[in-house]
Amino acid sequence: MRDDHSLAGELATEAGERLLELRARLGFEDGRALKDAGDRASHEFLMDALRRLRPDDAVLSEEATREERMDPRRLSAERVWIVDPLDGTREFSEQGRADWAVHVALWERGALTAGAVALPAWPGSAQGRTLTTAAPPELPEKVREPFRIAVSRTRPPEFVRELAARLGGELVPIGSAGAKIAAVLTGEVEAYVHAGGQYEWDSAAPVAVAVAAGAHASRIDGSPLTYNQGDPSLPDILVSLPDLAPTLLAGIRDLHRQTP
Ligand SMILES: Nc1ncnc2c1ncn2[C@@H]1O[C@H](COP(=O)(O)O)[C@@H](OP(=O)(O)O)[C@H]1O
Ligand SMILES: [Mg+2]
Repeated sequence: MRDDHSLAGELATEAGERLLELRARLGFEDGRALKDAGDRASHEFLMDALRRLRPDDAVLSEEATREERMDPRRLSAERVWIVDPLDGTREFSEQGRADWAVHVALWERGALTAGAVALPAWPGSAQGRTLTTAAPPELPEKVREPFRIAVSRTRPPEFVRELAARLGGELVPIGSAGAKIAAVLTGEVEAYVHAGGQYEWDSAAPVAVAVAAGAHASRIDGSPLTYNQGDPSLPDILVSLPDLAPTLLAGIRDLHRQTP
């Protein structure tokens, strides 16, 4: 039987390949139809595969129905796959954009233990790139100056602009939580800060890989990110190179002290 790290990587990669094919087949004329088809096809592929390959495990997927997501069996399960079949759905529907991802994570008895983020349209490669806990990426050794903070393209939190201005950082808008955390792990930016709303599936897989790589990942007040909760809302997050985390956490604390 495949180990969980490899399985996460293989499933995310294959879901991503299928999404690339779908994008090529449907084209970009009807963005809504492309987004809906992508969400649905990727969800069904991942659910079928997990049902077949890990029949005893529970699954929490963004694209499941509300009843499925609220199924209390998930809360007493020892193993729960937390998946976002298509993160950065908006960017997936925009021609030429590579900032969208497939997230597959495994939560076991209180902690994330495996995960993979597929970036199927990764620039310069025909088959994309998948970051996994099986072989976590090597983090840049030094924090670049000025440091860069990835933010949502469409919903950048107001305080992050102020945080960057105070600390002398730059903002880099990128779509998809998975693509932003991947950008931290591969050295395109040094941090990702978000607040104002998000769910467990948006961050579980990229956080699993980030932690395996040695990056910092927490809520913006420094408290731990906790997964497989009854309410899957996980509205804010900070992921950064480890050496930058104390500066960012102190900066956020100072800002919030002044503007509670
Ligand atoms: N304020 C908010 N409320 C709910 N979800 C949010 C949010 N801001 C971002 N997200 C979710 O986080 C993911 C990354 O967002 P962004 O690209 O803006 O950074 C997206 O996931 P999906 O694309 O899977 O819906 C998006 O829906
Ligand atoms: Mg998402």
